[in-house]
Amino acid sequence: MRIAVPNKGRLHDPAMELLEHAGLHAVDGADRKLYADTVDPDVTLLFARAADIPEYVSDGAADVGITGLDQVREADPGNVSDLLDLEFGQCRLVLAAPEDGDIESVADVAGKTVATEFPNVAEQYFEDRDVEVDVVEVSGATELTPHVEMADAIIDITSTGTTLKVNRLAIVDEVLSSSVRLFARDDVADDEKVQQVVMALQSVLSADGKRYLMMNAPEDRLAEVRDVIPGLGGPTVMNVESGENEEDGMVAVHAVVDERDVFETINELKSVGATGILVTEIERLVE
Ligand SMILES: Nc1ncnc2c1ncn2[C@@H]1O[C@H](COP(=O)(O)OP(=O)(O)OP(=O)(O)O)[C@@H](O)[C@H]1O
Ligand SMILES: O=P(O)(O)OC[C@H]1O[C@H](OP(=O)(O)OP(=O)(O)O)[C@H](O)[C@@H]1O
Ligand SMILES: [Mg+2]
Repeated sequence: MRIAVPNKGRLHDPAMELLEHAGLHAVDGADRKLYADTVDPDVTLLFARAADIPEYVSDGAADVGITGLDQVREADPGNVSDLLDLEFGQCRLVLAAPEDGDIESVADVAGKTVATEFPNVAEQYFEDRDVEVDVVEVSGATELTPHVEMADAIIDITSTGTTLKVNRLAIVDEVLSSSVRLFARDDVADDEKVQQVVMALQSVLSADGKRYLMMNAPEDRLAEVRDVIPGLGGPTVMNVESGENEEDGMVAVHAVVDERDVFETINELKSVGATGILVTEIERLVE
């Protein structure tokens, strides 16, 4: 199975990191190459531009792809579907116009020119709202076009809003809320290998923001320990077969907790007699 991954840009590193955490390390130096093998002999990576990935998956050059929803919508290949929100690359496609101009709503754009790197998404957006607009495709620096009288408004990506602000543009409307997705060609979406990859990536996302707690706790205070731990189906309690713990009436307790609860949980655990509390990161959590 082949996974298409952004070859550069802001999506490359987080995509590779996610694949690595899911156990799909690239094995032969991913730099400047078109393909890379992974530690799984059945899975190879294909590196391509973020914008080309939907097409590669649609055409069969790859089976699944990792890229922004904005790119999938723009390419709109018809034979691919979303499998998983990978929870990075969050951004919005917005309609924006000069701050000091007279465009304040979508209707105000009627009869005007809109520049964008996403002409298909833009056409669809205006068609849905019955607004007649001249959409012009540009290949970058979209935010400059209203200043050089190439366009009256733009549809472009924003996340922090800095680029819009620097160019004195104001958001008129949100066109699409995007994040990076794992998507597949429909004819392979149910294949076992594809499903295994989905599960592996899902397990990394599930582990995000979670910590694993291990401790010794007095057996006669287990009820209190359980009350303190908010975790995922409750803690795992293990009797220590031999050694000091048994003599002390202590048991080993393991639990998954939210990172943001760790501080408070540790304090409470200490107050109910837990000792030797160990907090570790979790790489994957398969539920
Ligand atoms: N400022 C941003 N914040 C969050 N995500 C973004 C931002 N800009 C782009 N993205 C997401 O990343 C995707 C790829 O953008 P990126 O800038 O990495 O590539 P690109 O500029 O299209 O690449 P190339 O250099 O190959 O033309 C976008 O389609 C979008 O989903
Ligand atoms: O709201 P902001 O945080 O300012 O981000 C928005 C900017 O980020 C992207 O550009 P990028 O940095 O990828 O440069 P590019 O034009 O070279 O793709 C996008 O095209 C916007 O210009
Ligand atoms: Mg960019």
